[in-house]
Amino acid sequence: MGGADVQAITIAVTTGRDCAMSGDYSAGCTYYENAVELITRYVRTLGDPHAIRQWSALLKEVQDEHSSVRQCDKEARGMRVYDSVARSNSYPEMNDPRGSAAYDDGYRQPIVVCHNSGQEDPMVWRPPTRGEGRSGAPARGAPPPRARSSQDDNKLPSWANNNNGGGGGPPARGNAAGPSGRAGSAPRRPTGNAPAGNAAAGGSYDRPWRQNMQGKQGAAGPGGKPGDKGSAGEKAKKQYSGPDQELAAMLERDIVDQGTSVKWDDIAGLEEAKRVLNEALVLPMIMPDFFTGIRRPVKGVLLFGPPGTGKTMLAKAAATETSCTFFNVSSATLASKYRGESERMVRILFEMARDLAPSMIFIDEVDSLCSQRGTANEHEASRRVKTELLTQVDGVHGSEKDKEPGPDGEPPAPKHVFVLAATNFPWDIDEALRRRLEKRVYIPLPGQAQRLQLLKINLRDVAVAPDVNLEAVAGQMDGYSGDDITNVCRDAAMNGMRRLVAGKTPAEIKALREAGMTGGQEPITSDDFREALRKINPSVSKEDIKRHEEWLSVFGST
Ligand SMILES: Nc1ncnc2c1ncn2[C@@H]1O[C@H](COP(=O)(O)OP(=O)(O)OP(=O)(O)O)[C@@H](O)[C@H]1O
Repeated sequence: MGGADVQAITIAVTTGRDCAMSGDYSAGCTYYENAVELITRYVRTLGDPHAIRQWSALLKEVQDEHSSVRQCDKEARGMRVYDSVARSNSYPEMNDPRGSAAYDDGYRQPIVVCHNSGQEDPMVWRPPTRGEGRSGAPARGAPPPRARSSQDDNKLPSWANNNNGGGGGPPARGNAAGPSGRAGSAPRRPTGNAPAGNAAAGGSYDRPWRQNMQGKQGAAGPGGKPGDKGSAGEKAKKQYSGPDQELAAMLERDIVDQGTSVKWDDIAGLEEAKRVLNEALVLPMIMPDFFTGIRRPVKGVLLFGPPGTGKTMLAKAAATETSCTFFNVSSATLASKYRGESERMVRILFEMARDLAPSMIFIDEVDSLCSQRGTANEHEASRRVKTELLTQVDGVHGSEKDKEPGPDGEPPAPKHVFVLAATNFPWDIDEALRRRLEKRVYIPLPGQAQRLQLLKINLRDVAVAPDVNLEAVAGQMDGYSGDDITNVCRDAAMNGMRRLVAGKTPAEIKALREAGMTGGQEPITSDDFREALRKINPSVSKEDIKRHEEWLSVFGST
């Protein structure tokens, strides 16, 4: 899953913390559980002992937080039951879901509903107590949130604490750094002018929504300062002004990726996929008048293929190249089990995308959100989300009333919203969605030429010994995915340092460092590659490839 893993972890951890901070412990627990599972899975894929140690420490921290939040949840539940029973006896009007603003949880459902009745649907959790928490107020009847205090903040990894988007994130797979690694790989939090709390409080928020991802407009995105001269600027600032401001603020925080800087050139090979995306997304934005009628742009594209082959990178590069608003949606974010919440999120997501067009909605692991309908174990809530998604994809090109006037009197241009989905399991996707994703592009394992290109991309910042024959190394990596190749390069690049510190005590290593000796300067040798290849095997099975190729021959469409 590569970068997608880290991104999903970041989303799960930050959302878990946000929920806990807003007193919504039950939802917080769910996200924490998800985070623990994702980190555990991710650690298993790591080869570098240092990274494993760092991620394991993070795992422990998240587990500890989870256990605190679970405790709060337990206590809050007990208090709510007491509270609701007391209210039903003393203040019957409070149980009128239409009557009491004080009791309004945003869903017009009295909290007592299923909790005490023993009829709670195990598949559908109670709705969150929205509106109570973003301003920092604890949930009604709940003990004060314990999950994160400013003191705790100091103990958390910098990427997790950074609410302002400018700082680092957990590393993309393939980076040598650990959890506190290089900035730029995590979903960015915008450095907009208003914190999420403003939106929650009912005000609209004002953010540099549509900014040039490459900073051509001096983007006031991650790292930039709002208000900088030449920044996104008044003209480029867009704000979503539709309903559900709070949910929109949450989506914006978790989903809108304003910091991607991947370019086509960073991606080895995949020329066909680049062509399709160019035709489906880039050209219609440059020459909208041509893409009308029978030549209307496609509604969506599906990228499918084994894991770690560059699907997420393609999405990011397409967003960079078009400077569109990039909604980077993980199914985990949308797959809320609150009754009605997922549907609403999908609806608001598309509404925001139309409002902030041109936009691209990238749905990673779309199979988990939109698997085949009508199966025996399909849940009603999940079916409704799929239906909503299909309806929204149908309407991405909007109607006449959605057309916005162009700048300086240009004729109105359609609000361009493009859906890009990715999956490692295309055969699981609902067929109605498959039909709507008109182009279905196979992202295969790299061939010899691409592997060589990938090696060169990965090694462009490190020295390689002159005796290393990269073509031969690429030849030895038949069956490796792009992600595997990145891992091999990273491991080979670590070997110089490993040799340097082998058998030395921490004090001796410190002394070496102080003497200015680092293993990182040594060029990577053939032996380093041999060693790395011995340790790292391909992650994709032949059966998986075969299955993808079969699906391609039946449903592929470029
Ligand atoms: N074609 C490529 N060019 C450059 N780097 C690549 C390519 N394919 C994979 N990589 C490397 O693999 C990593 C993972 O890629 P990416 O997340 O895009 O894969 P994915 O197909 O989306 O995986 P998943 O299906 O598991 O989400 C990237 O960060 C990059 O280092």
